[in-house]
Amino acid sequence: MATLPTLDFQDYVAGGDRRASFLKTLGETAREVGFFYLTGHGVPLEVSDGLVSLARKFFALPQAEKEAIDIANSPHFRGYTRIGNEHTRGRRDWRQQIDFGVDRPAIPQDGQQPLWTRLQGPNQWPAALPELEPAVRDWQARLEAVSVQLLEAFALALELPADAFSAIYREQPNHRLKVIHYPGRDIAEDEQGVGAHKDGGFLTLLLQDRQAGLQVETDAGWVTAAPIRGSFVVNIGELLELATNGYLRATTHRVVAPPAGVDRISIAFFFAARLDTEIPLVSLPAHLAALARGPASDPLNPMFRDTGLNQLKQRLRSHPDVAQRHYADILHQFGL
Ligand SMILES: O=C(O)CCC(=O)C(=O)O
Ligand SMILES: [Fe+2]
Repeated sequence: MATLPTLDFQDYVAGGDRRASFLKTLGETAREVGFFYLTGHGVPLEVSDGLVSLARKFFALPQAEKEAIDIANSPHFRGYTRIGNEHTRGRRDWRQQIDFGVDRPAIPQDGQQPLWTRLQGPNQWPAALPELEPAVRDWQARLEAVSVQLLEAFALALELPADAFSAIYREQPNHRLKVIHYPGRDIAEDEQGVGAHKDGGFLTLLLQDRQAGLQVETDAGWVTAAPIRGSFVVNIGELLELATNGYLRATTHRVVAPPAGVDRISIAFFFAARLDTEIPLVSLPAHLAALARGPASDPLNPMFRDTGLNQLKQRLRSHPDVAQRHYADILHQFGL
């Protein structure tokens, strides 16, 4: 396979035969590859171009302005991570990024609350780029809506009711957004933009600027998911894989650093589960259940059924500085 399949969401919206054929391809693609391009998602090009251009402005700010919203300030893992300060499987990733989440008040802690409650809290917004906050909020709302519709489509593709997964997002959907900059290889010490990994949530919707770098592991080897203007790259996370007993596939992917003198922006929206639930197991119809491969979570990073604890563990592993500063009391519980 030289490239990933493309699905046009307008086929789903149209209903009838077009919807039926969309759902058939969606089911097959998600089972075989776990990755595809989505067009026709309804997010206008001006909106995505606007966000990419704000991202470029942010990363071009003086380092001190960026570090004013350092992620280490935030027990909720929100804010700026400088180049080389995030880790995948213990190795440095050569990228800088800002992490945003759902903006909710922090939950006061007296040691009685479940651990995941420490993840809830406000975002950090850069004072030097006030336009970023409304643009990010708008993006979060749009991508949340697309994600919910896509999950309904996944449920239908699995011959389940459209709301089969809704317990994990209804009323309080949860997501993370990473605005990412990969410097060229003249700055990066390594070709690891981000190391090989699977995403932990339900679905990831990725916007790329014009520079390639994302690679997807398939049966035929690593395939480059070059940017296609107007599309998102969608992939399945480990939660959806587990929820479907491995029928849907969470596929390993990585990013190679751009060549010297070139950089790359990507904006990854991770649609996750509510923090206060457990990973559900849906009952597939027998003919689909027969094709499910069983749970396939990463043996180096096993999942908890409790979705909040799972997300906390992933964040602690990725951000050792936040972990040391705000979670030193509980790191031993995660083997860290
Ligand atoms: O930047 C990209 O293209 C993908 C990033 C990614 O896979 C991730 O952050 O999980
Ligand atoms: Fe990823």
